[in-house]
Amino acid sequence: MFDPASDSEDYDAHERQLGPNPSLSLMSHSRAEDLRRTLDETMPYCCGTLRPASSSLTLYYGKTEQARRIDLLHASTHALSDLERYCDPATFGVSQQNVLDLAYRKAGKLDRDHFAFDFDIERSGLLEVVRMGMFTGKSQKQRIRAELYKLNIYGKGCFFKSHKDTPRSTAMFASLVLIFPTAHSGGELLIAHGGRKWSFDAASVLSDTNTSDPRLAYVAFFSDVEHEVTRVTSGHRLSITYNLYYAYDDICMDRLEVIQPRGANASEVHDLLNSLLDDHSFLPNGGVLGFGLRHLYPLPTHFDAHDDKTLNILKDKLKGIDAALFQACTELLDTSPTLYTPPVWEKLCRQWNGVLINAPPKVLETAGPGCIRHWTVHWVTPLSDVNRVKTRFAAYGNEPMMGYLYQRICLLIQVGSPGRRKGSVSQL
Ligand SMILES: O=C(O)CCC(=O)C(=O)O
Ligand SMILES: [Fe+2]
Repeated sequence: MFDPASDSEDYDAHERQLGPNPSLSLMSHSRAEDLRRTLDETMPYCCGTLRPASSSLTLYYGKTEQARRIDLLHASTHALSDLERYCDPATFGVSQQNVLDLAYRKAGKLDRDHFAFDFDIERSGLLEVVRMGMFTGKSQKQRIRAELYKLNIYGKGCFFKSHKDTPRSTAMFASLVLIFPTAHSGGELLIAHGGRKWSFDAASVLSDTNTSDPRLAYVAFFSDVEHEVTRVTSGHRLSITYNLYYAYDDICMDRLEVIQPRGANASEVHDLLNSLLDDHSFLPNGGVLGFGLRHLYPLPTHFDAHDDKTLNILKDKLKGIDAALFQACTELLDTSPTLYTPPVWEKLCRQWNGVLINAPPKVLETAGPGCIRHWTVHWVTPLSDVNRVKTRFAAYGNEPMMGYLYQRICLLIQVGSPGRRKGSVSQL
C-alpha cells in the first residue's frame, strides 16, 4: 500500500501500477503537440570532456594527519587499489537513514572532509559549460556554484543501481560528476527521465586519452533525474561528485558584520556629478572633463599593437568608487567615458585614434603625423602621476614575477554647455 509519507521512489512505483487517469489525458491539437515535442526533446543532462590546465591533478586523501597522494591523471593500478581499500563502503539514503546494501550499491567512497584535490572548478570553465548546457534562454544567466561532495571508486564488480540524488537544500538543482581517466570497462552512467533513456560511457569516451595530454569526463544531471552506474567489469572507475546550487538564496548576510564601507555612495557620486553638470557657471562653453581614477589597474607590460581591447575590457573591471564614477558619467551623459592611460600617448594616437591632452607646445611640435587630435582637459579629480615602465608595485607585489603592471587610468568625457550637456556630447 502506498504510504504518502514515504520517499518518491515508492510513490513512483505506486503510480506505475495505476491505470491511466482520464482526467489527465493530453489534449490533441497539432500546435500543442509541437510544443509538447519540443519540451520533451530537451535532455536532462549534459556531458563532455575536459582537458585540465595542468599536467597533473593531485588527490590528497586520508583520515589522519598522514595524507596520501595520487595523480588522478596518471594513477597506477596499485595506487588505485590502495585508494579502494582505504575508502569506506558506500551507503545510500533510505527514509532519512544511511543504509549499506551491497545488492543496491557496491562502491568505495570518501566524504569530502577526507580528501582534497587541486582542481579549480571555478577557473576550469566547467560551470559555465554546465550552465549553458542545462539552462536555456534568460535562465542561462543563472548564477550557480559547485560544492565538492564526495569521491567514489568502483573496482571490478562494483555498481550503483538506479536512484535519484538527495537534494541538500531547495537551492540544489543538479549533480556534477567528474570521471577520471583511470583504465576501466563497464561502469556506464545510465540516465532515465520522462520515459527516455540515455547512457554515458566515460570509459569509451576517454579511451583515446593519452598520458601526455589527458582528459577527464564530466556529466551533470538535474537532481530529480534517475541514474545508475552499471557494473564495472575491469579496472577502477574513479569519480568525484559536486552538488550544484543556485547561487542566490543561500547567501546568508545575517552572519556578516560590515565595518567598512558603511554604505555604498554610488548614488551620491551620481547626484554630485549631476549638480555639477547642471551648474551654469561650470564650463559654460562645454569641454573635456578628466577624472584621475582612485585605483591603479594592472595592464599588460606590453600592449599588443593589434589588440585595441586592453582599455575597453577595463571598463568592466573598475574598482569600487571608480566604477561608480564611470557609471554616473555613462548615465548622465548617455555615453561611455574614454579610459586613457597617459604615457603611451603615441601608441594611443596612432593605433587607437587617441587624443593628446593638455600637451605642452613642445610635445605638439614633436608629435609626428597622425597624432593630430589634441584636447584641453579640465581635471575634476587628479591624475597624480604618470605611468612608468617600472613601478614600486613590481618590486613589492606578492608574486615575484609580473606580466602586468599597475597603471594609472583616467576617465575623459566631453560635455556640452549647460542645458545641452548630453546633446552635444560625442563619444570620445
Ligand atoms: O559515480 C558516478 O558516476 C555517480 C555516482 C552517483 O550517482 C552517486 O554517488 O549518487
Ligand atoms: Fe547519484
